[in-house]
Amino acid sequence: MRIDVVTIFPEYLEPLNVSLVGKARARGVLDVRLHELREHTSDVHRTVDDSPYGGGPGMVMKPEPWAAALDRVVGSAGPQDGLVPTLVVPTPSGRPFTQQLAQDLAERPWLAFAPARYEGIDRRVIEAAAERMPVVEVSIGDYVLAGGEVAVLVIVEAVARLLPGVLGNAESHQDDSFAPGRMTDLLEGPVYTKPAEWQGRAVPEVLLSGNHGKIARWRREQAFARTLAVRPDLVRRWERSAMDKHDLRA
Ligand SMILES: Nc1cc(-c2cccs2)n[nH]1
Repeated sequence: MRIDVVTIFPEYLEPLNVSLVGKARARGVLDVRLHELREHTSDVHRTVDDSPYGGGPGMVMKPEPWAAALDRVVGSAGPQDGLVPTLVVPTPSGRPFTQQLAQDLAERPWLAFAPARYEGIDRRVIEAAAERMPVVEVSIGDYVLAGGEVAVLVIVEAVARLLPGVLGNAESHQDDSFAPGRMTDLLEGPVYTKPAEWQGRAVPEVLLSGNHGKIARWRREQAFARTLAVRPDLVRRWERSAMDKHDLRA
């Protein structure tokens, strides 16, 4: 997968050089390219934003630099990249970023990210881009960041770990919470490792029993209890899908 990021804060994306994504880049599984938006300005002050038409607080990102930057990205398509990237635009007003959306993005050969400062990018940039490539506006949660770079880190990590060869077998994502197709879309329950007793707290006996049937049942019960406590909405969704699956609706 190729990933391009256009940003005025390339240093914000340094984390893409370390750990899981860093290793995937070193192994050639991911090809990540950063583009400094200000290199696509044409004034001496390298201006990227201006005050909003219609008034209001803050600044809006000007269309010309973005259009030039995206032209450069699309124009640099290599034979293995696919014709155009999918443009991912982090924004509080986007569609919720979910494991399903991460899965969907992980199946695409080329993603380009357009993190903006909070007040956003001139709408005409998104409209023009949508005439030549798929555009997905994505929210990583109902809260407001100062800029989209942090959202890019979240999305890239969630997508990269789904790519073949990125996670070792030991860290499979098959049993993730929210992994589509997972037997139950429930949250993970508690996990334990050595020592068997720590500060007077013992590991649940069942996990030391070696009885895999009992362990699996205990883990399902724990996942269900945790989901009921923390995310009852997911339990209702799980019940609905179970009813549908077994055609149990009255
Ligand atoms: N979910 C979410 C995205 C954002 C921003 C994206 C770009 C600027 S602020 N805030 N919250």
